[in-house]
Amino acid sequence: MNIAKVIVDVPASSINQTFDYVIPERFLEILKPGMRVIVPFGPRKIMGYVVDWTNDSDFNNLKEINDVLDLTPVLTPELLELGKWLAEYTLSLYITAFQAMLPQVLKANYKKELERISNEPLSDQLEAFFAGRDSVSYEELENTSVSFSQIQRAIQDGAIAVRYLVKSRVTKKHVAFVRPAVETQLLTEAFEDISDRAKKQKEIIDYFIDHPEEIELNQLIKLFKTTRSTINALQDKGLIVSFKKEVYRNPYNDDAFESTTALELTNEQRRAIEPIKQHIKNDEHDVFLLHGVTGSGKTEIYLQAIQDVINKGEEAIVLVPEISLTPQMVNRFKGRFGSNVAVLHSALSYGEKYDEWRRVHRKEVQVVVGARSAVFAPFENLGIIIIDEEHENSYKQEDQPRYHARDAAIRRGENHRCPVILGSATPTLESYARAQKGVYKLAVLEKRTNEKAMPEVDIVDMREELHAGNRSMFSRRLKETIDQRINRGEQAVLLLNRRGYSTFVMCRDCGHVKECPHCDIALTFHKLHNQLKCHYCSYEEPMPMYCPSCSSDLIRFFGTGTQRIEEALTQLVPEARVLRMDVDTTRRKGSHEKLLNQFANKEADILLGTQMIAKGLDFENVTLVGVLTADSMLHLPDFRSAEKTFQLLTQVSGRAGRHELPGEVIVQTYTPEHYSIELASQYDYMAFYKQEMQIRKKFQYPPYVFLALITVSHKNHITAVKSTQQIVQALWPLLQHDSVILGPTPSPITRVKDRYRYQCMIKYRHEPELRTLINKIVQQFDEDVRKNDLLISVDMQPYQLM
Ligand SMILES: Nc1ncnc2c1ncn2[C@@H]1O[C@H](COP(=O)(O)OP(=O)(O)OP(=O)(O)O)[C@@H](O)[C@H]1O
Ligand SMILES: [Zn+2]
Ligand SMILES: [Zn+2]
Repeated sequence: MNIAKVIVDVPASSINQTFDYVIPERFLEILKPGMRVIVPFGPRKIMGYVVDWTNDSDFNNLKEINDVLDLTPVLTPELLELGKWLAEYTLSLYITAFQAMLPQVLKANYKKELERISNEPLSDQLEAFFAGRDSVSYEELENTSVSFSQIQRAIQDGAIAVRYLVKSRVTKKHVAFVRPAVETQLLTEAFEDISDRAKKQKEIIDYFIDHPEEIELNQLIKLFKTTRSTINALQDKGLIVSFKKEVYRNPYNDDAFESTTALELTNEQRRAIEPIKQHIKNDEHDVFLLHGVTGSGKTEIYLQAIQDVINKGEEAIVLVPEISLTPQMVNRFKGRFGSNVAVLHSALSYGEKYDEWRRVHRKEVQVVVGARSAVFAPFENLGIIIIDEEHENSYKQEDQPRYHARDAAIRRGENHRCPVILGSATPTLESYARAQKGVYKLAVLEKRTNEKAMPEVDIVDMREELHAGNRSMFSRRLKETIDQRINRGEQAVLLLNRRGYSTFVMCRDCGHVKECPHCDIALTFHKLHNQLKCHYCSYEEPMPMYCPSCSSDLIRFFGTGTQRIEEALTQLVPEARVLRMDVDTTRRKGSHEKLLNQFANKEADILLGTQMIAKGLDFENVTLVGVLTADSMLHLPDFRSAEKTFQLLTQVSGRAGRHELPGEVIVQTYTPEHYSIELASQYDYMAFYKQEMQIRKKFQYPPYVFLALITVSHKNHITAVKSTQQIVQALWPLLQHDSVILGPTPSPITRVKDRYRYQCMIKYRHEPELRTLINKIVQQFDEDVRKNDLLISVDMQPYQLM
């Protein structure tokens, strides 16, 4: 057992396998699978993960492991297996999957240098680049005209080499402590010996006679209003010692949370939680879909189920969408479980995140609350996994590995034989369909816990506003209601629904939107050729001058930014104090919290924001929710646009009237008759589900079929089209007769950073070999990928169809 199988940190498909290394004598005792090591790879030293052991290797002349980075494995055996599955399931590299499961600081950082290794003259450009130096940092390449292929040629010619310097970014925070160096008896004697003039020294010794335990140096200095030199003097006398100790950065002050106890459950809640408690008790796996209207007490169910898990000595993972990981949410878990909770949040610093992760790794907590990647928390006795707001798109990672947290959670739930709870007021059609088929177990909460009705939703037809001569973004009804609420000292939340890109064209007079006759998807406006295109099937037509439905010439592009709305709003209601919350105002760490606190403290009358305000917020004084443009998401070129609109409108309506004051919702739209807007205003999930399922069936979209999306990009337009074409042609004959490939079509955002993007979409019911087939075909382009800067990305569960 002295050979380790290692996955090395080289993100290339040709390297996507284990490599054998000899374990030197000195590491034999300590090395275990799941640890990170430094190994020689070609001319350089890189990081890798030990995944297995073996006695013999098929290869000769194995190299030795240089160094071991961890003392305990950072990946448990279960996570190693999960990583392997994740890579194969998402068609990613093993190394990429492992890296995705760990905090950023554990990913070794390499400094890349270009080194000149021969005296032969280089090309003029390269000579200028090296400018007499032997080695140059890789980053300098960015600001020059030296091309990547030039560098590659020089490397092939043996003139230069790339050198990697491994730097570990692990940072631990150390704090100085002091404690007595001798026994209390001796301290007492020393106390007598110290001259009375050294008053502070005497005080400190006196303190240590009563408190022989360690104390933080800074605290001691503060306590006695003294200085470092007093401490040093005592240290010189051999009476006390100072030492450094590692401490965790706890971004949350655990004492600051008001502690709560379990509430008496309502009948509905009790019925919903009972089977979950049974599964916890019996170590049984199942997926539960908890469908509960906003304010129905889903979170209380999570808390009480977790309590059972804790009592059993097991652990819990709670996933919440990034943007709803607000202080309000954290409070509810910390309030119930105190310092037994770690929070993994992307707004924490790398160091803070690493510390929270280590509290999990060392089993110092039993509960993790976090965003998507918290699903990989290194617990070994999981008793429950909860995904709150399961319909949220942020559970899908949009770069490699392109996984959905739901799939990883269910896989772990099977491994640990524990229940997985998917909670939402507006479940995805996929999940709800599975619950109807009995694949998931359904639990329903139909009432709000306070028995209050859902707020009334008022739909305002913006076409009528236009016809009445009001060209602004605010209907008369909305303006009046805002005025009224502000006068009463109440608050309003305004949602500017602006997701993705406003690429569709709409008639402002009649609300008409051009759709593809074959796909039931809004056509995308391509400015370059002034064409409307369907990015699912390639159908196209010229951009019309007049509305085909009412002949108005007010047919145009749709969309406005939050900043412009803010200006308009301040003009319209000058006395209102407005807080704007969007990506621009929340980029800085803590700014999200700050804005919410200001609003909670009533320092503003109106909170204006993008969809990030729709989630989980709970303010007593909010009695009005306004949706400025319900349509902007409805016509995205995405078959889920109606579903997303329904979800968002339902969520945002749930923000009003959660407490004593009754709430009201005003939705502005150009298409009031659209079923997703109408049914959201009636809070009728079932009717929406039925209608949307019919459309999915008719046009063959999930959950009736599965999708895979292949996107190809290249600087050269023709190369991008041709490569996509080749992929389609290679794949077609290999698919089942009821599968289809749509495309090649330009991606809705056809050019990004000077690269042309084309895509094809596979719709299928049953293709057990699809991953293998796609892998094989993509591999045929390996050379173009490596040398010719072609990019091919495969998404086996596409959500962002842009
Ligand atoms: N059994 C109960 N008795 C009394 N109050 C309760 C009970 N369960 C929950 N609540 C309270 O009801 C309110 C709404 O509950 P909660 O936030 O858990 O609902 P939710 O379904 O998670 O809502 P949302 O989906 O809108 O986030 C909270 O203030 C909560 O403290
Ligand atoms: Zn029209
Ligand atoms: Zn089409």
